[in-house]
Amino acid sequence: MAKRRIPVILVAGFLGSGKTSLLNHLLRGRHGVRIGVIVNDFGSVNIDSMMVAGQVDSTVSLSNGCLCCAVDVSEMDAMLDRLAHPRSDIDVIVVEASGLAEPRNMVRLILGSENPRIGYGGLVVLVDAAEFEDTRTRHPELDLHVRMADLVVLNKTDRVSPSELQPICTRVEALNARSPVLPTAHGRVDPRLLFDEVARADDGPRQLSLDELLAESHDHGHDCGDHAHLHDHYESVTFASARPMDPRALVDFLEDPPPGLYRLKGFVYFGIPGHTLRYTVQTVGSHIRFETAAWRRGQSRATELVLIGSGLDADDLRRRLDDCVREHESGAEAMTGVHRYVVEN
Ligand SMILES: Nc1nc2c(ncn2[C@@H]2O[C@H](COP(=O)(O)OP(=O)(O)OP(=O)(O)O)[C@@H](O)[C@H]2O)c(=O)[nH]1
Repeated sequence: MAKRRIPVILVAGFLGSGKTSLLNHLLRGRHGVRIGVIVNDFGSVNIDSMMVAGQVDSTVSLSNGCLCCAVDVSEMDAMLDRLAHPRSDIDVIVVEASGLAEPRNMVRLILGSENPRIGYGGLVVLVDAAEFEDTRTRHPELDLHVRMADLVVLNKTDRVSPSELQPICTRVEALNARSPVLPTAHGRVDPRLLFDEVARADDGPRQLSLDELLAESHDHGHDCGDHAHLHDHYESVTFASARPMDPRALVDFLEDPPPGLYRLKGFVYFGIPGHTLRYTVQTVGSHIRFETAAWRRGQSRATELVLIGSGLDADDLRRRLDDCVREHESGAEAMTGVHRYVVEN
């Protein structure tokens, strides 16, 4: 009997909506499904791939460009070939799009793949319930992403009240009446929704109009210049320092971010006695979050940050972060500000 094709599920959603959280939830689940992952980082430091849980079966990462602008399907095919090789014994492949990717182009890349072992498994779009209205005002194209989804995950429901959630839910359902809308927190989606229902792609008409997508692909080829992309409006700045950071100065920076900064993520080394763990820091809009974890084997004790926004002044940002590098010995009391934002995971 021919082996079933490995479904390739695309997980998309705007910056910080919870894609990596969902992926990590899937990877930590004890469902016996072996997952291969493709991570598309925006920015030159592989923060996203480092944030993907350690027990991933196989990962391929692309950080030197946006996958949705890949010139042809061969790049995607090469990644899929690696993951779908029979030796890897992968059951499902999840592609985490960058928060600024165009899902439409990525769907096309997957559909265009000539790898006979894989099949398109559907598009999951995450929506940040707390930021939804603001982001769609700034980026009306996000409505289209919701419309295309086979499953909409309405994430971060813990950050809005039930009365706020209801109209958001109604709005999302109005944008996409054909697909389930799943309110959730921290991307904790029942994996069976993805691996079974969404993944069983070839036994009925797709909600996405494949003909339409392919026709467009024929008309425009890979051309990304025919319409604006989200990432045209955003740039990323990276910052790295091997010297420990000053917790107070960094918190001041995070609480008073420079104009245009929307997303910051990475690892921080404070190196203060009793606080030498790895601090993961993430901001989405004005929301700040730290988590602690042990340093991974081989990972250097250093700070590495990616900052994403529009109209960023890279030199000024780096100067401000350089000013957060610790000048003096500090005691544990300096960590108080950080600990206000630490979330146990
Ligand atoms: N309160 C709350 N925080 C969440 C939830 N889901 C994710 N987060 C936090 O939001 C931040 C961004 O989450 P990620 O999973 O990294 O989002 P992402 O979509 O992968 O981000 P990008 O790859 O940068 O676009 C992290 O600090 C998460 O811990 C949620 O449901 N509730």
